[in-house]
Amino acid sequence: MENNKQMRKWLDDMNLPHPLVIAGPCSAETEEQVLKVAHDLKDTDVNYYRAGIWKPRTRPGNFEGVGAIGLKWLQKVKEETGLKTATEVANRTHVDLALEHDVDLLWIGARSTVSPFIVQEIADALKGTDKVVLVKNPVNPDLSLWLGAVERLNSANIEKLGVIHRGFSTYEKTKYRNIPEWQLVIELQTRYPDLPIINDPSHITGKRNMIFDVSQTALDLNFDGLMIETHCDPDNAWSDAAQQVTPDRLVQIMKNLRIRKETDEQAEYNSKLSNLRAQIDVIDNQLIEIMGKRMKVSDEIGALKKKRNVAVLQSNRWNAILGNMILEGEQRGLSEEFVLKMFKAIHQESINHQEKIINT
Ligand SMILES: O=C(O)C(=O)C[C@]1(C(=O)O)C=C[C@@H](O)C=C1
Repeated sequence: MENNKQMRKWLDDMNLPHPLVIAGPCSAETEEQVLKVAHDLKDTDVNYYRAGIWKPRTRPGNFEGVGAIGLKWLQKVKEETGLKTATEVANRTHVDLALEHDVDLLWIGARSTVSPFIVQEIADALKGTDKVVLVKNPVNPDLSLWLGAVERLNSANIEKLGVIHRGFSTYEKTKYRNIPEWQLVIELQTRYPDLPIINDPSHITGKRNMIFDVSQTALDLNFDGLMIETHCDPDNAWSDAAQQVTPDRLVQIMKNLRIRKETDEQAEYNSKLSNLRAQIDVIDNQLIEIMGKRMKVSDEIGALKKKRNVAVLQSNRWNAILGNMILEGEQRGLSEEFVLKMFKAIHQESINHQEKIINT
């Protein structure tokens, strides 16, 4: 699949003065709840009203969604408020029912994106549709799998496509429910700059008090929109209570977010930017040169070790280097996370160099 300008046509055609906003409850619970939230969101920035109809739950026994009856409530939402509607589909039956009830935007959830069989079934069921179809990232940070799903839909002649970034599962507990791995989405944007990308801070954070910050980071990274779970009584929601916000809070979040433009034509800005970018180019070249030098020294160590039949990995020395560099980095305003990542990559490259020498 090649990037092309057509990819973002459906979004550009909406001519929005703000990022695309998809909001509504995690799950449709009752007709009253669905309609109440929709009326509260009617005259806000919200473009699509979302509600989960079928809920994929980690463990059995939890609320698994109201099912097809909820689609009737979504139809009522459209009639009464004019809001377009959106829901998650996970198989052919869901797709058929959603289309029957004229849902305007369908998304494939993270647990479905991991399965090419499911994605293909959904793509076949949606073949040629003019509805908007968005693909959430798979639960594991696998860019090819994510893009593979988009490609399947693209091959089924679905033109109004996009992706939703909802973060990735980890074994270790972090402050996020699903870690954002921003680097991965930056790579996606580099490869497909015209593929609309929506951020889902509700699932990334799992906590309503972190939603603003993640939304702002997403907008700073040129995301095209936000999907934020919104409920009239979040604490008593039947699913994902901790991460839902009230309609009032959503309006506040949208008001406080700083929306940045992609670029600016002003001459002074551009001349200063070119100057600073020239400095970055020089420094980047120095970095490459210095890395090359470091690897040459490592090659010499490799040759020495070969002669004396000594192992490549020297954990004590390596730990000492890491400890020193974290301290040095701190003094220069570099985070421990960055220093660790950078030096682990350098160490690996150094080991690869020595492996080549020691084994030839
Ligand atoms: O000091 C060594 O023995 C090296 O081989 C150098 C080096 C490094 O690149 O800094 C590489 C591998 C070892 O695990 C430790 C350190």
